[in-house]
Amino acid sequence: MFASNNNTFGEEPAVLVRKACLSYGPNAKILRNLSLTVPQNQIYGLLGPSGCGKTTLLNCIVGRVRLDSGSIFTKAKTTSELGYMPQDLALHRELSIREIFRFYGCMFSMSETKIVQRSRELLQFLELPNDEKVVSALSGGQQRRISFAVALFHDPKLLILDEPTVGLDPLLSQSIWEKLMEMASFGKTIIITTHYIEEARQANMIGMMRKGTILAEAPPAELLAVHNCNYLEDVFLKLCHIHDTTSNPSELARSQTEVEPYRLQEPLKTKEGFFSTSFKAQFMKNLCLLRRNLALTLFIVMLPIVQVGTFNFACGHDPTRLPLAVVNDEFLASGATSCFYKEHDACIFDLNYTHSASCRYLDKLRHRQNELGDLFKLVDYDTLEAGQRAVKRNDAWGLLHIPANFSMDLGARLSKGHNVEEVFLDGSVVDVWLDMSNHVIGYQMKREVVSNFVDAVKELLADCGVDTKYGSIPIKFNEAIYGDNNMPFVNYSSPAILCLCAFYLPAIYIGANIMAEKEGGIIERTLVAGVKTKEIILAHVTIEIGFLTLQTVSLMFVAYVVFHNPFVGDGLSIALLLTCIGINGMMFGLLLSVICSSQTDAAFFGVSTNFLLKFICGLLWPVEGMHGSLRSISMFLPLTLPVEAYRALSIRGWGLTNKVVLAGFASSIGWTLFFIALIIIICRYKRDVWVGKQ
Ligand SMILES: Nc1ncnc2c1ncn2[C@@H]1O[C@H](COP(=O)(O)OP(=O)(O)OP(=O)(O)O)[C@@H](O)[C@H]1O
Repeated sequence: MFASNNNTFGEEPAVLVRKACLSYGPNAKILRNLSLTVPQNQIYGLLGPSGCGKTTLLNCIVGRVRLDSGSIFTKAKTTSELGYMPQDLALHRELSIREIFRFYGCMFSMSETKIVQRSRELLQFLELPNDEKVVSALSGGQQRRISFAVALFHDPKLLILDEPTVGLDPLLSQSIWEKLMEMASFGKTIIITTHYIEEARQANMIGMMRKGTILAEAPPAELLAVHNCNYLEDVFLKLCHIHDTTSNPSELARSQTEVEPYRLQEPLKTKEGFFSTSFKAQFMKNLCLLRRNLALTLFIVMLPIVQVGTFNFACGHDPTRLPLAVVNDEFLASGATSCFYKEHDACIFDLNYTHSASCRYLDKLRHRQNELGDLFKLVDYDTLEAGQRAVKRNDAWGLLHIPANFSMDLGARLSKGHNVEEVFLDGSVVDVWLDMSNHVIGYQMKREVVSNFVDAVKELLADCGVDTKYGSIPIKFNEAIYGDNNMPFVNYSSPAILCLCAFYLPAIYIGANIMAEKEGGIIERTLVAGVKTKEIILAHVTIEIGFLTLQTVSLMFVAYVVFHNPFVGDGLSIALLLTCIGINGMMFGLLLSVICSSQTDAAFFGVSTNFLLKFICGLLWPVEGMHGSLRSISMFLPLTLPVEAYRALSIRGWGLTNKVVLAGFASSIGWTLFFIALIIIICRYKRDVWVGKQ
């Protein structure tokens, strides 16, 4: 079961800590001049109340936290000589026992046969169920035993167990202690923390810890004898009392032999080479998780399609079926029963021409359509007051009032030119009242009311045999150089949405995955097992590159094949730009996972930057419409120039050598390098980069 390690470390102690000091800020001294000695092949019980610094001390011993001063020495020289069971479960709950064992076995470069053999031994030794079972389907006690098994899996010489019995029933705790004693008899050295003081009687050596210092360190029997107590709890209380009353607490450590500080511990050696088995283990584990979380995987694949699809369905099209109130005094005054006209029936210049002009104009508005249907729903009112009331009640978005002699006066206006009398000028004016509370609807109304009027006048002139140019506003819009003269807003905003999706989807994927592992203590555990940070990151990035490719293809497919967004450029350049934006997003997600200590923090950060980028990167509104100072800031944000480059590539058809396009690529690559530099600096200098908040 366990390889016998008798005297593997020689006669020296297995772990020595001397004058260890550590604080998390000026008022948070956690370890105060702490010294301890762990003999070989023994169980060392580290006892102390909650918050006294036990976990912090263990983190220092396993090399995850650096001391401010003092020294630590362990006989374990490589990560494979050390087994660590953290206080929290720190396992992927979605994986099966077999997958977890394979993951850790592979990390420790164990062969397939060895992994199978070791799994079988540990399942039996720890009385664990069938290894097909998923961790989340196990009881709390079984989950703790899996965590214990993981610490033992590579048969290390030194085992560090942080509260393995917490929350377990007494029978289970006892069975774990029995296993520990059996292992010590095989030559393992075990450090175990607990705040159940009495259970530690079974340890060979006890260190009683309080407020970051060791009060006493000796075998349990000796502690009981020296302090003349029957229970270790009484010894601890006695020591606490002396600790509170004495001026020099270090004098308390009576049985602790003062020795000269050892040389500083060298970091534990990890496996050499970049693409080691740890990378493979991480990669395979990530694939396993994707398979296990099939719903989430499908969600990730479908998200770009759903987002761009819903955007194209929902946004940017001209609003339709807008109620428009009409008071047509010309029609009402004529006493006619319906407003009708016959094309080419008469000329508006004729004196007997009656209400045809207003009917023709209103008919144009009534039948004005876009791809979603009629733009307006005309509602007739008898009086101006009734029509205005309808607008005030929001029963209509606007009111058109056509005066009683409109056709005749318009005919006079058109035929007499600059000689026309004032009365005809006034009588041919259509009064309009709009509800401008909605910018988009209000401006659409304005535009349509005017353009349809011009079209109606042109028809009326044609009936009189007059050149329709006479009725046009003397401005001619030629075919647009880029885009389309009637391009809907959706075509302006679609590139922005594509870039936003390309940036945030990888950020969410990578950020959420790493944060989940960080918060669950899994990254800490794997780092202790010797995996390098870059291997963890690279394994996630490799999977995300696959998603990124899928995402780029699906974004472009939905936007251009399904919704026919304008596209005159070269697809490869656009795909390249989206990939650059995606990689930038990935690095942003990674940065969030490095600077945030909980998923909630990361979510807040991610959502708020999303809003910020939407507002000031020219995604919803052109940068040209921003306040001057904001405009210059906007240019330096991660999405402004790439979105402009995207528009230039897709709508203007410019190539990769164009300076707007180059600026977009340069901005994206520059931000990516900046994020990478920040990640490297933070990883190097921040103490608890991979410690998550629970
Ligand atoms: N990253 C950190 N930043 C600031 N303070 C911290 C950090 N980690 C731990 N501490 C503080 O250090 C003190 C010791 O924590 P530690 O987890 O080592 O105690 P412990 O003895 O293991 O407690 P328990 O038995 O409850 O696990 C606590 O007051 C804790 O709040």
